[in-house]
Amino acid sequence: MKVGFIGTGSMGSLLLEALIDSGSLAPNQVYASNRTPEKVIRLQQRHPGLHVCTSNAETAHNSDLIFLCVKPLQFKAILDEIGSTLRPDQMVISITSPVQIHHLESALCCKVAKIIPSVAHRVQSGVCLCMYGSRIKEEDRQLFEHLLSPISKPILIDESFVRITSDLSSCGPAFLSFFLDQWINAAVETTGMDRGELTWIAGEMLLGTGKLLTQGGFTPLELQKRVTVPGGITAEALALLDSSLTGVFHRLIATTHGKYKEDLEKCDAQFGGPGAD
Ligand SMILES: NC(=O)C1=CN([C@@H]2O[C@H](COP(=O)(O)OP(=O)(O)OC[C@H]3O[C@@H](n4cnc5c(N)ncnc54)[C@H](OP(=O)(O)O)[C@@H]3O)[C@@H](O)[C@H]2O)C=CC1
Ligand SMILES: O=C(O)[C@@H]1CCC=N1
Repeated sequence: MKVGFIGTGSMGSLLLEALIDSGSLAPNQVYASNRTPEKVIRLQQRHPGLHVCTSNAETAHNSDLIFLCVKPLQFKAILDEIGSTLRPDQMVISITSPVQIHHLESALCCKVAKIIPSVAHRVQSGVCLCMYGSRIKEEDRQLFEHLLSPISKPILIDESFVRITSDLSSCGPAFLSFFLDQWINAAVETTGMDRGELTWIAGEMLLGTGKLLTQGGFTPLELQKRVTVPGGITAEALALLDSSLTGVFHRLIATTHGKYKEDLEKCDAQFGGPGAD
């Protein structure tokens, strides 16, 4: 199987390198292009054998699967660029939430899918949200998920829930890191303790908490109860968090969904969908 990457920025390069490092792909199976070519050349230097393509059409022409790893409003131009080189047996995969499966199917003759990956895939972790277009057959799906499985847990989701699920799986690492960063900053300022050591302690805590939720049979509420000694320290701090963060998660969801809606309307306009003039 030959796999193309159009856009090798943060997520494109992460996916590409995670798939190579996990053994899921050999470098010579990979074709990649990027607006700024130096980024692909650097990847080739790290992974000899990787094919640097000088145009997106060249990446598309040479690949069975093509990951589109660019920002939502850059999709339409790239689809226009590669559309005429694509064949019906190829598969194009979007990695961004606002571009809809119907946008891709309306613009391309090939099979289409949409995934929302996570930065956690760099360490063979995290859920990869998968959505498939109408031209994808069961065997295509199995082959595709076989490719992703060494770096992630692929799960099928309904496209209508893409935003809320990717808030957790894909934005989540940033949100939790924000929380930890603020916490560690306060700890350093208050105590003068070494930031690196505090960060390591926090990371191990996060890893263990994740394992308790995924393997240990705990719900988040049960975990809180298990840690909270009645009348103890955790209870006091949880009460502070509860009163300080009232409504924040509803506002967070309103914010991510608001930005998604804005980008979706722009994509609809570009693709001639419901939002088009
Ligand atoms: N970061 C994350 O954790 C996640 C990101 N995503 C999605 O991934 C997508 C990319 O995000 P991210 O990687 O973070 O963004 P980046 O800005 O890091 O990467 C985008 C890349 O696309 C390249 N590019 C832009 N236009 C073209 C073009 N016409 N042809 C070829 N390459 C082009 C850019 O090139 P140049 O070097 O010139 O800027 C850049 O390298 C987004 O849609 C985002 O929603 C999804 C899940 C998680
Ligand atoms: O910040 C973003 O737009 C992307 C979407 C999911 C994670 N990062």
